[in-house]
Amino acid sequence: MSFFERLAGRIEEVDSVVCVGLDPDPSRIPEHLRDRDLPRWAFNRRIIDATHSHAAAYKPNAAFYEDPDGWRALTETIAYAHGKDVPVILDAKRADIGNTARQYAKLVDPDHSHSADAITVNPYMGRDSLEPFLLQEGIGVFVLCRTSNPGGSDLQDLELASGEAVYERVAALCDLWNANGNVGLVVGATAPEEIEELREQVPDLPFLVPGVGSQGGDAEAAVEFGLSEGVGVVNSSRGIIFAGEQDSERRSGIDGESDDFAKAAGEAAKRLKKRLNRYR
Ligand SMILES: O=c1ccn([C@@H]2O[C@H](COP(=O)(O)O)[C@@H](O)[C@H]2O)c(=O)[nH]1
Repeated sequence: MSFFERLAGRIEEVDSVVCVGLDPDPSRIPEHLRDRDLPRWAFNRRIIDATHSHAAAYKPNAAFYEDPDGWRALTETIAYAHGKDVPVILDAKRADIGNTARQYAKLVDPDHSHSADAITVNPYMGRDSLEPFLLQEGIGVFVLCRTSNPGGSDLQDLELASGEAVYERVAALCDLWNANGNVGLVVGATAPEEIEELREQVPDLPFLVPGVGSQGGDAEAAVEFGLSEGVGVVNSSRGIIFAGEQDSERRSGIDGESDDFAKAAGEAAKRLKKRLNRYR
């Protein structure tokens, strides 16, 4: 089964397009978990327990795990998410010359429970740098197209001699690179006009849309244009996993010994699911 077929099944099962971002900033992990063997894993496990029934996917960002304990926390997290039947997108933004990209591509293996099912990649080095990912039929490959950060326009909006913007060229190439039906685009919710335009340009590619929640992106556009035949996901990371920080009555869950922070995350995931479902 392809990654996007699996994702479609999960979306239907939980009636949700919410992707929960697992970015466990160590400085924001509740005090009572900080002396655990692997605090990031202890944190993520509680977040997954509280959010999985609203999660179409989880998206750990590799930046929060790139140290020896971090990789252990990440692999435990991925296996646990799989135990709840939730696909995992590793936000790693990788790509390199073919010889190196072949090693990066081992980060994703749908047959291995500790390994992610999909990955984000960077198109800057061109087709050969993505080939080892594209050749794996069973995985999802989300290519950075129009990112959500303020500087996303610096290069991605530049107009080429052909009249296309760089991000439009990326989308056109991704359509060509999608021979195995495993390619999607990363398009930020902070660029709603571009999402709409891209949906028209590449109707068959599912989008991973970050930028709702903490970055203030457009949730309606994210859903209306992010999905292809109902498949695609809208990510929120800090807005869900640190939702308890906003709730003064729940501060005890963060500063004290309770797991109320996870309950707040579960409620935030449910709220986002309901909000996004209004536009599906
Ligand atoms: O264009 C992009 C690509 C990736 N991201 C990543 O998504 C999450 C967003 O986190 P929030 O806390 O919901 O803002 C994070 O891992 C980013 O690195 C993105 O935001 N924009």
